Amino acid sequence: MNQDLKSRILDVLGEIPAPDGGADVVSRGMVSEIFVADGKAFFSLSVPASAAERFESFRRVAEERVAAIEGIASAMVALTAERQGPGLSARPQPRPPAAPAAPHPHRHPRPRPGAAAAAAPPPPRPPAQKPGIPGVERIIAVASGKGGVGKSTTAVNLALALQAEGLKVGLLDADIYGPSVPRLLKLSGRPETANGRTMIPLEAYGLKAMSMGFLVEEETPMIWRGPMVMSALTQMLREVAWEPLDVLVVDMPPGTGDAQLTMAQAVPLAGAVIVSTPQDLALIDARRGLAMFRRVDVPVLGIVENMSYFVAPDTGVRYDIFGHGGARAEAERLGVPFLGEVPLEMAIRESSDSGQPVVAAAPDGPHARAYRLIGRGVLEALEAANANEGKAPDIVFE
Ligand SMILES: Nc1ncnc2c1ncn2[C@@H]1O[C@H](COP(=O)(O)OP(=O)(O)OP(=O)(O)O)[C@@H](O)[C@H]1O
Repeated sequence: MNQDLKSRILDVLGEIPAPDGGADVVSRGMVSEIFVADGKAFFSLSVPASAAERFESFRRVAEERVAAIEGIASAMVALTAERQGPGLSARPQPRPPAAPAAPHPHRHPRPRPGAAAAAAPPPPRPPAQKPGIPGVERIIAVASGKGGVGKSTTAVNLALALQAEGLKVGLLDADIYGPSVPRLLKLSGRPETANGRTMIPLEAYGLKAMSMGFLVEEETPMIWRGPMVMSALTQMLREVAWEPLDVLVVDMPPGTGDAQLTMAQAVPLAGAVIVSTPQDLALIDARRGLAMFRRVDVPVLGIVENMSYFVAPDTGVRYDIFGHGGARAEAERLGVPFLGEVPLEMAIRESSDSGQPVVAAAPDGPHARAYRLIGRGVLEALEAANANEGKAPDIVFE
């Protein structure tokens, strides 16, 4: 039965024209082993690194076409860049053009002010002292170099994991173009205002939450540009009754462009968590994210590997179909903590997409445990960053 489904999947994949004009992906041996469990299909495509962008739309089409096969309810396809020569960490990597050189990342996890490479354009400096938010102890960003890696899912579950440590936690959805927090926490409606100006955040699972999705209609085209994005973000940071919070988790917009850089500068961040999937392609983007935060002198608290491995629900056998371990190696190479790994798991997708994040829905399960470990790693990294700076007060555990 499964075998039959697999060959039908291969038939369908073989019919989709390859976007690089080459032969179909099946005959080129680009399709990984295919797993079908509970009507869900999982596999990865190993694509040439140079054609990665073009294969992204192919990936989406493949997911749609496979999900349309009778007997398949949904499909999850990941792209893997073809490895050439030695492993990822040993291979010289393309640098993002605007990133400052980090000559000894192991010895200098954070470039000190003024240590940016001479070759890089002058980094846009944050204002000398970014004003904090009264009553908010620490703000941390959850970011990713590219979209779709599970940044928002991680942000929500990390916020809940920190809450499980006894902290008062808020969640700010700064992804103004594609806010996910309303969906992830199943929240809707407009925030009330307290005194004609201060908005009262909505609340779910004990988290205070704010999102552009609460302020605009879903159909409103998100044509927010430059100053409008910034004023929306400033409003959501400063004109919201967040107080009192130990940690405000900010779900950043994906990517490492100017908009993200401006945001990273505008928010008084205590640190940033980078989410990546294990594939080489995603890691290249994650590295850009890391460089971005270093440019604005925000400590990188660590890297989370999402969709790290896959456990077949019928047999419980674990498969590293997406190249598990890439983010750990990358974190080591870059001299930042590796915060933990989260498997590719339908339960995580389904609970996220139904507004019941897995840390709240199944607090004693293995996935909640994974997020709680990540949460503890984040707190440790915050403490370490704090000790480095030697100024801000400690977070107190209850
Ligand atoms: N570990 C996981 N296992 C299975 N599905 C996951 C996992 N993490 C995230 N997903 C699913 O992947 C999809 C993308 O996740 P999410 O919205 O969190 O990503 P994102 O990086 O924030 O994306 P975007 O940049 O588009 O907002 C969602 O459907 C989510 O439920």
